[in-house]
Amino acid sequence: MHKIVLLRHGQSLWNRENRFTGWTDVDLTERGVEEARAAGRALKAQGFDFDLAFTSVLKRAIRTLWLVLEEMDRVWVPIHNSWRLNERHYGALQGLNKAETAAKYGEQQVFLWRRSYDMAPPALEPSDPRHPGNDPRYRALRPEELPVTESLKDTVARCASYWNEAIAPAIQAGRRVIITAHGNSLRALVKYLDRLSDQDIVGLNIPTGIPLVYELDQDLKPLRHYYLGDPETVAKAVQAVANQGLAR
Ligand SMILES: O=C(O)[C@@H](CO)OP(=O)(O)O
Repeated sequence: MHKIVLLRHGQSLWNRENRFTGWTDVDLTERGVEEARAAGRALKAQGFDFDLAFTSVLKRAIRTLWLVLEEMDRVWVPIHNSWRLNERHYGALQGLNKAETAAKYGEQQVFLWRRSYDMAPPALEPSDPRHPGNDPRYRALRPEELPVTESLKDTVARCASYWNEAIAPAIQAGRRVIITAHGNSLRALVKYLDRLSDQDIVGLNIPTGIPLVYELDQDLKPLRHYYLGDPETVAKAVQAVANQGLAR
């Protein structure tokens, strides 16, 4: 049996401001830093240990991983960074406040943009300064790999290919793995691992900073999963994520 840990980054500045974030590289808030440290302490207290870590190229997930490893006295654990674990690209919505967007376009439209499986938000214009082609960290990507918007389906495709090429072989070689990533890149992985239907993934929300443990069989088929946290606190945090798209 293999055990892996999925962890969404701690609260970011734009989580606090309730803005669509996507590939925008915002940092953690003080609360986010504390969430990450608490996750590290909880993992250590529960006897978890890691040989290898995977994360995105966005600092909220990277810093969360650093803080976890620091709390576990494991800063030497090798880290693989990949853009394929980045948050879903939120296109032209990036930067907009979710509640204001719901007030303007309707809660249903925002719900579809946030949670429908195959609908992508409006794309960034090629001339937009936020285009990933302007960002040095994506220099090695082929132009057709650079998203200007993504549906969750698009995110699943890149996360699943990274899982198959990089993460799954490491787990099968016996490495104990932690993945720190983002709300929607983790939803994408969960959909892929649990073979959730396009309908079932719509209702799934992942809270910040609470380790999600997956137990996998020899073929990496999930046996069970659970959050490392008090169930009531987890349920409230999940509901709070769902509610971010309400007009208020
Ligand atoms: O804004 C985003 O990039 C994501 C994660 O914070 O938000 P949502 O939960 O709305 O998909």
